[in-house]
Amino acid sequence: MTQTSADLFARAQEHIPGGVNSPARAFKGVGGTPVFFDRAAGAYMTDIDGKQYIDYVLSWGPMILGHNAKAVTDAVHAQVDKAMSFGAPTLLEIEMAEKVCELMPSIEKVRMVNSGTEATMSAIRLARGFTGRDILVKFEGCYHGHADSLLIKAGSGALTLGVPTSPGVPESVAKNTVTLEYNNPEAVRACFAELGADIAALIVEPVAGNMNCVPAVPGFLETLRECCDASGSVLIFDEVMSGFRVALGGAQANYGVQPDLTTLGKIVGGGMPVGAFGGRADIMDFLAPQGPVYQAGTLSGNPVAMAAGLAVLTELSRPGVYEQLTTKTLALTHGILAEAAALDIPMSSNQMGGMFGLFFSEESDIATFEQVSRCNIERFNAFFHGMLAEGIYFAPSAYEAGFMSLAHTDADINATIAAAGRVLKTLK
Ligand SMILES: Cc1ncc(COP(=O)(O)O)c(C=O)c1O
Ligand SMILES: N[C@H](C=O)CCC(=O)O
Repeated sequence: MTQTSADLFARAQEHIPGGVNSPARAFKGVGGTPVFFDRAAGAYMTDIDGKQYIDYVLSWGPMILGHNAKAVTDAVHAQVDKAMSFGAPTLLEIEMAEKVCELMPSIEKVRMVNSGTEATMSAIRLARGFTGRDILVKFEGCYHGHADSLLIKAGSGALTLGVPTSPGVPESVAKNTVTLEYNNPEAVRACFAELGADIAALIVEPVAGNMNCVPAVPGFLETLRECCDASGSVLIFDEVMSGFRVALGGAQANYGVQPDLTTLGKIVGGGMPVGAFGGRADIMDFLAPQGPVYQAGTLSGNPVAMAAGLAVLTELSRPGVYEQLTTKTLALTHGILAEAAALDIPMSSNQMGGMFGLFFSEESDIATFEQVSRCNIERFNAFFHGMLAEGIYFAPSAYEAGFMSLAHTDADINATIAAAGRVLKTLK
C-alpha cells in the first residue's frame, strides 16, 4: 500500500460509503487500505504511483483475454464512434443472442441486462411467474448478487464482512428462501421431499466462486436436475462467474447437466457492465413483452457493451483457448503448492479452466462451505499482503476465487511462484 492510495482512500470515504463502490474491494477481510489503480494492460495493473502488479483478480473475472485486449478495445472504439446507446433494437443484440445460444445449447432464448445481480433477480422472478410458486432454494456460501431474496447466507463480500444475511431484507422475503449445504445431495433430496410442490426455483453456482473456489462434486448437479424435474421446479445455473471461464460452454458443458435457466455476466460483457439470463424458450417466452412477467432496462443490450462482449466471445471461440487456460492455471497452483510443501505449510487448491482457489488447510479435498470456513484465514491474510508487496494482486479475501487470463505468460506465472516461495517463508 502506498501513501497515495492511503490518501485517496481517506478522500474517497468522505463522499463514498466505505470509500468503495462495491464492498469486496475494501480490503476489510485482509486489513489495510485498498490499492488505487490507474491503468492496466495484459496480465498487469499499474497503481496510481506507477507500481505494476501481476493481476489474478481480472476485474473479478471478466478480463479473460487480459486487460485492454486489442480485439476488444478496437470493437469498443469502433462502436463508440457510431453510437453509444439507442434505447432501440440493434443488430449487435441479435448477434450476441445467437452467439450465446450457440455456445450454451441449453439457452434457446436470452435477455441481456446490465449486471449479474439483475440477471439472477430477473431469472428468479421469471421462475416464480412461470411456476406460480414462491420458494427459492440456494446454497450457503454461494453468492448470486445482492437482490433481497439472495442475500441470505451469501458468499463473497457479504461473507467477508460477516453479514452473509443482510439487514434490510424483510422477513416476509427471507422466509421464502431456503438455504442448504453445497455439495450435499441428501439435504437437497430431503428439502424437495418436504417442499417440492412449493419450490419455484433452485439456484446454484455449478462451480462456486464466492466461497473461494469449490466445484460441484460428481453427482451433485445431477441430483439437482432430478429433484427439479420431479417437482416441476426451475433449475437455474448461476454462471455469472463460471460462464465462458471454466469452459467455452460454461460449467454445464463440463458437467453435462443442462439447467432450465442460466444466468451470465462478467465475461459476456468483456469488461463492460453486462449480465444476461436465458434458457428454455417456453420459460423465456413468459417474459414481457411476449409474456406477463415484467423485466426491463434503459441501457440493456447497450451496443458498446455488446461489441465488447462479442469480441471476447469470438476470441474465446478459437481452438485451444481453454486448454491454455487450464495449463497456465495448473502451473500456477501446482507451483505455489510445491513451494508450500517444501516449507511444510499445509495448503491445497481447486481449479477448473481459468478459475482457481488456494486454501491454507490440512484438507486436500475442499468441497463444502464448512471446510472453507476451517481454513487458516490469518495465514491467508499475511500471504495476501506479502504477495501484494511483491507486486502480485490476488483477491483481498479468503472467500474469493482467483482468475487466470490468456495474457499471463510463463514468466508471469514463474515470477508469481517465486514470490509465493519468498512470502510463504515469512509465514513459518
Ligand atoms: C456467481 C455470481 N452471481 C452473481 C453475481 C452478481 O454479479 P454483479 O456483481 O455483476 O451484480 C456475481 C458477482 O458479483 C457472481 O459471482
Ligand atoms: N465475488 C464478487 C463477484 O464475483 C466480487 C465482486 C463484487 O462484489 O464487487
